[in-house]
Amino acid sequence: MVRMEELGTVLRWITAGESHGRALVALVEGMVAGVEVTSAEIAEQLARRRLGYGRGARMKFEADEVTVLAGLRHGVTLGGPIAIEIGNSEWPKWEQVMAPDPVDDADLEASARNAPLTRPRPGHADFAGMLKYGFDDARPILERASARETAARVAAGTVARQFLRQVAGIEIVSHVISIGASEPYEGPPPQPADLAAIDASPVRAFGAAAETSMITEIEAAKRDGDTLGGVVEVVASGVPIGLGSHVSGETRLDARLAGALMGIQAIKGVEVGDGFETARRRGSLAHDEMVPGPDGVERSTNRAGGLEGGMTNGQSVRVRAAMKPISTVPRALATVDMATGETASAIHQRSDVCAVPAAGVVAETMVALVLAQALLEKFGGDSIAETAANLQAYLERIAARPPRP
Ligand SMILES: Cc1cc2nc3c(=O)[nH]c(=O)nc-3n(C[C@H](O)[C@H](O)[C@H](O)COP(=O)(O)O)c2cc1C
Ligand SMILES: C=C(O[C@@H]1CC(C(=O)O)=C[C@@H](OP(=O)(O)O)[C@H]1O)C(=O)O
Repeated sequence: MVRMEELGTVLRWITAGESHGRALVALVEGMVAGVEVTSAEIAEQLARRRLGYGRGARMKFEADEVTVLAGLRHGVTLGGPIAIEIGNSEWPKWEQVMAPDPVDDADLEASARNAPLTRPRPGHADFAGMLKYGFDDARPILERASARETAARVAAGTVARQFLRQVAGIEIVSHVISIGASEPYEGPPPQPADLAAIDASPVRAFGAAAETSMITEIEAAKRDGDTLGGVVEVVASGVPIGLGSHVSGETRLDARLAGALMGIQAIKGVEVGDGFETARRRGSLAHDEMVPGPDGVERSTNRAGGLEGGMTNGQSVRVRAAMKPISTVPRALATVDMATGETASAIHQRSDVCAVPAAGVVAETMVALVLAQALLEKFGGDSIAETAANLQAYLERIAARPPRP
């Protein structure tokens, strides 16, 4: 059991970096030794995050350049902090505008990129950030608010994914349920083996009907100079019973997953299992009844999304996240120019029409990090072999219950 003050401290991660800075950096502290992970695997996950019909031009001309700075040796974690750098191939164009050290005013004035951004976008961090942090220009705010930061999270999450797979056989997949007003996907959740097919879909849909409807929505929004949000679902299979705890609000794993998902830029709603739909049902049709089976308790439904009492219950963990439409709307929204106080059109140079498929990959990442944190809190260890042995002993203990009739 982890004490309240230790919650979230056993495995920690942090990112640094600006959207057009030299590099993003991810730091992961508390990962056990002996987890196999390579730069190529990190790059593979980063490439998945760049996919998706509806993303802007930037996804094509900009490249993520992965360098593991610390914490790995010969493809294996050492037990110390892991530092991963994601260099930005566009840095030479931004070297003056985003220079950490003072630069010549003349150099800056010559750069169109440095023109102050004074027309905050409704829905973005610009307005509140400028006032709160004391800037007349939105640049210092949007550079950090930008979801480019999620590349660093995905890098950190790759370590967590590899750990979960190697220690417990946990696999995490996501798919897009709907984009804008598209016909939502209805059907069984994907299995780990479906991930390749989902990634091959331009909208990361699981099923052709859902895909067609989503693409139609994106094309219409693009034509109208508009943007879209949508809903993604993450499914983690192979999760042992008992991660998280009912003992307090902070230890409940559903709360921690929701917090992590809401921490993704533009995520405005989270559902656990059937979520809001469950609220419309009667109790007799809302829960997952239990029957005795050869391997213990069995259930024929997973409406709860694998979480009861803030603990994993042995079913797949299933969560959904709702993303709002991109706020840099090409058909620019009304705003106030912070330099003059006059009515203006919000900043718009370019932007994604829809980034829901990418948000799904980021949501997988956040689920991986939270599950890895909860698993390490419960089973501890300095090496993956030790964590695996602790997990195995626990699984053997609980396997005897209930007694088989
Ligand atoms: C993968 C991804 C890509 C995004 N791309 C854009 C974009 O191109 N333009 C934009 O205005 N917002 C984009 N966003 C959303 C903004 O980062 C987000 O709306 C902003 O930081 C304000 O935070 P909030 O929406 O959580 O309030 C993206 C978000 C994600 C997760
Ligand atoms: C660069 C990424 O996403 C960016 C996230 C983002 C935002 O406001 O969140 C705005 C866009 O950047 P820009 O306004 O410079 O075109 C996206 O391209 C990325 O995901 O790697």
